[in-house]
Amino acid sequence: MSLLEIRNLSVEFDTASGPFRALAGVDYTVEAGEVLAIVGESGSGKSVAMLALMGLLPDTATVTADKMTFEGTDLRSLSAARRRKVIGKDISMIFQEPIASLNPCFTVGFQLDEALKTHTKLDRRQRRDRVIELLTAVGIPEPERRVGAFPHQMSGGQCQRVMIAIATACNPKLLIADEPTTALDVTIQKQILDLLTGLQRNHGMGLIMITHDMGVVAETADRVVVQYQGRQMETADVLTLFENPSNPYTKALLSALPENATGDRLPTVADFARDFTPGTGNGADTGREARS
Ligand SMILES: Nc1ncnc2c1ncn2[C@@H]1O[C@H](COP(=O)(O)OP(=O)(O)OP(=O)(O)O)[C@@H](O)[C@H]1O
Repeated sequence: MSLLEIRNLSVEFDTASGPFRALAGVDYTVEAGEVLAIVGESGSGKSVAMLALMGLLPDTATVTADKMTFEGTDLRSLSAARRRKVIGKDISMIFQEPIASLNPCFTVGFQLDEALKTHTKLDRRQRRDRVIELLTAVGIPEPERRVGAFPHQMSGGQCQRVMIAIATACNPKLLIADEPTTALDVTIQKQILDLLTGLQRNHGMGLIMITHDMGVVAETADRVVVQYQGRQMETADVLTLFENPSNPYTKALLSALPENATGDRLPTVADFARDFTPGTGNGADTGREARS
């Protein structure tokens, strides 16, 4: 039994200008301890898919799926609120903007303690010890002192470390990281990726890494889902994807990497659009395992 199985997930938003289909029939499978990268340009529906899973989309969204199970439990039959209760401890999510994700009015220690209070039966003293342990595990120096710090007194990288501590506080079975390094300095990005993959390995967690960065994919993923405009273009293990991409859009993404440039000018995905844009004779649906 897979940790997470989603089949034919679609999301449509009611908007002032009519219905807007943000996601059109995508599939995801995550095994325990596996890292799945979801890669695609802005607007490809990466975040919407994960918010749909977590029951965090607004009422204007209509979510449909043929299958949506976590450890065999059918999530479709649960209301969004009930789903958050059921999976709130086992699935955690971290976001792009660590400073915006933390509450500016409370110390980081308080916010970590709240997560432990909600999801564990630890008493006050045990929670205090666990908070220090978690801050140490994510590499916050002088955790006994920093526990009393407010988010604005920490750097972006430290705030993301605190977010990772909160997200992993209850030993989730699946962590969803939505572009966790995009808002950080390049020098800090690698440290945060190393921290995430280290925690993932040590705890045997499943990890879904949402990114638009093929470098992050190469560095972290076991398997990759490539999305474009709400559609799934290709699913492959990471080596196959880089060495033998089957879908024209994936090929375009890889050709646009600086290290693959051959001419004077860097190609962009738009240069290859006629190869994968629906209606131009070359299919977006040619991807291997378009329905796995
Ligand atoms: N609440 C909403 N109402 C209407 N449309 C929405 C809503 N939320 C997202 N969308 C649209 O759904 C599409 C997919 O958005 P999503 O945020 O999932 O993209 P993404 O691939 O995660 O991009 P990014 O990398 O920029 O976060 C976009 O066109 C977006 O404008």
